[in-house]
Amino acid sequence: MSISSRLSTTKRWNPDPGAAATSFITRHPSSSWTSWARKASSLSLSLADNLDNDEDQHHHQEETSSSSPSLLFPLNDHDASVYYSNTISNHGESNSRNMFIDIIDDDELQLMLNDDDDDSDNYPSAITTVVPLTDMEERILSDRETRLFQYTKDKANKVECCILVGVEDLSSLRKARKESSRNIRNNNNEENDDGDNFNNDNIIITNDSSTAWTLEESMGEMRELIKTAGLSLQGEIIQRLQEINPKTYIGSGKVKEARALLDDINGGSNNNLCCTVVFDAELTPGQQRALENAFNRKVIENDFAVGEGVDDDVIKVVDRTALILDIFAQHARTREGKLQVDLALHEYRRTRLTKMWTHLERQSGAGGVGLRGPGETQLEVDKRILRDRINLLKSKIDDVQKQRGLHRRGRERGGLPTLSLVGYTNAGKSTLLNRLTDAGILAENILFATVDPTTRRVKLPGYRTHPEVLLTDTVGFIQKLPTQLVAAFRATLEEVKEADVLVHIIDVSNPCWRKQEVSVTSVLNEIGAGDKPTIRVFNKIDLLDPEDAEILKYEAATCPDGEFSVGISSLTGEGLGDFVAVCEDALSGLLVPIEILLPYSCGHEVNRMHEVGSLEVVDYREGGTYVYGKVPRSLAMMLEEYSISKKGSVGTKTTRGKKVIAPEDEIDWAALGKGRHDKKKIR
Ligand SMILES: Nc1nc2c(ncn2[C@@H]2O[C@H](COP(=O)(O)OP(=O)(O)OP(=O)(O)O)[C@@H](O)[C@H]2O)c(=O)[nH]1
Ligand SMILES: [Mg+2]
Repeated sequence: MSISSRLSTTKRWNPDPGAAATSFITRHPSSSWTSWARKASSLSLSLADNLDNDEDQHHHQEETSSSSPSLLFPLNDHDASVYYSNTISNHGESNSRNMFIDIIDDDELQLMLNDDDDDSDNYPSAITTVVPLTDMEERILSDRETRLFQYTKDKANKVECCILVGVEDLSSLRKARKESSRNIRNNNNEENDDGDNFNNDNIIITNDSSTAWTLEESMGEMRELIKTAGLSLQGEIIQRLQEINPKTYIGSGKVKEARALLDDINGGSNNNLCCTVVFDAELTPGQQRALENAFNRKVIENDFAVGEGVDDDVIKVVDRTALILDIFAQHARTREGKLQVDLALHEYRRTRLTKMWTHLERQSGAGGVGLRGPGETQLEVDKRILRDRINLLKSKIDDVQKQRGLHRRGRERGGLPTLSLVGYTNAGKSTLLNRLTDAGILAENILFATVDPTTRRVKLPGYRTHPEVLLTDTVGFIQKLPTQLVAAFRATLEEVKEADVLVHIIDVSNPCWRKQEVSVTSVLNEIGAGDKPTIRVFNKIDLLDPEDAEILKYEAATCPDGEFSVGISSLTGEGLGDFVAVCEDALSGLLVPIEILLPYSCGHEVNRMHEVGSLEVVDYREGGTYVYGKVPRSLAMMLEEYSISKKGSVGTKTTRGKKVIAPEDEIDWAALGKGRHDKKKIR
């Protein structure tokens, strides 16, 4: 089948039939990206020629055809998509056709043609026009990409310099303090009502763990983020405001001060200009734009001051979300990780698109009677392309998620319980997994070193009930985690949701650890994993004053019944024995009920059940040994063939960490103990 015959011809209105559609190419962090992009672009151009020739054979001579180069979007290091738009004008009627190209690797480009009949669900619908872009506009777009990804290495090893701006919003701080003291009062009242005041430490904990971060704490974290992103911090500006300025976030005086600081820094250096202003805040697109206009001391109609000779010293504004997305983009290693980061990136861009195209926005209604009216503006086209891209990314992530689901079910069938390491970024999750296994995961003193989840089978010494478990290391959390990331990392966070027990690693050497703990707990609640059995692991106790370390270990050891906590050092190995014991306590809640009749030849299995389970009835009967009690899921699965309770009770899914037995499988344990159990269930 020829390409043109497979190519769909959509009957969309093209507002300007004579105009040749053009393209832009986005930049990508990978150095080989540009060559891929060129290749894809030239391929689509030559394809366009072929299509035109092909098309000529099918259409009348009067028909004019104008084909466009492609519109290219990077998907990740390996994939890209190319939108190709071809406009054919036939006696005033115009059609446009599109195709979609996946770059498989350096040499191979795979064409996916947008075919309405076949694959319309998988591939984006046709785009009709792409407004011709000038060189300058191409640079505007590339610059936007540059802002989201970190390209400093590409730019002749130049280090991107920045200043940091932080604001303390006094009114919300007051509100948070009020809220926190109200909670403390309520807690105290409750404790007094109970007459149980045994845990005075708790009062201190509540007091300390007010969720409001002070400006200095938040700025400290931003400094770490800036360092991790590869930026060089040259100066800082802070402002305490009664109310945030809705237009520029900071006051106009501070905008001038920031610009003066940049001038000062740049005056003394002629090498690396400092042109990035990082805000410790989530800025609205409007604020970002207004700030850029103000910093560049002119109205930048096109969102960016890009023009001849000035693009190098244009001042960019980067908010906290963009900075975190940038770090994620740099650290994602797996296909899944990259897809998820890309999705978050696109979602971030979507809200910023509105202002991006205002200069190009045009309504094409000059077609005479009947044809007048709004055509598709560039903004609309661009929004649609982005929406299509987001849908595509989501569907790719869904595929990965399905695969992940299959793996998980495979693991479930293996019967091993899963422990998921969760915690604030840089708490020591990967270090602990590396310590317990030889996972070889990057564990570094940087934020978000791990973006992709890793699961390892771990044999923990001294385990009685569950000698083997699965341990999963995953992405760390941070306060005010960008919502785009939570949504995009659904597949990864699913691992956390599906775990049997959460191991919450807390870096107690960080002065803000209690606030970090609150932040993690709130993300866990947000993703629906808040009520899972959780082990609090006070990590890095080797960095504490020995006395403080002892107090903390005591606090861990005396935690209320049903709660689990322990103090360790993943680096030195201190406390790992206690860690294993606490895991055992938490996992004993995962024993599954079993009711079996074992042949007398299986004496070894009975001993094993005594060893690792909790057995209520062991009765030597005519047909064999009748055992009734609870054992680890892996053992229950091994003995499933001897089960005399209804099939399927083993490995039943857990809810809130407890085994749930379907109503028809419910067993009256007390009755059975007295020999009055429903006889029908016992073969
Ligand atoms: N002194 C000390 N350092 C530790 C300990 N545990 C981890 N670290 C250090 O803390 C830093 C971060 O450790 P990681 O294991 O990468 O932390 P993580 O929680 O996996 O971090 P992300 O992947 O960024 O979420 C590394 O430099 C570790 O060497 C500990 O018990 N004591
Ligand atoms: Mg890690």
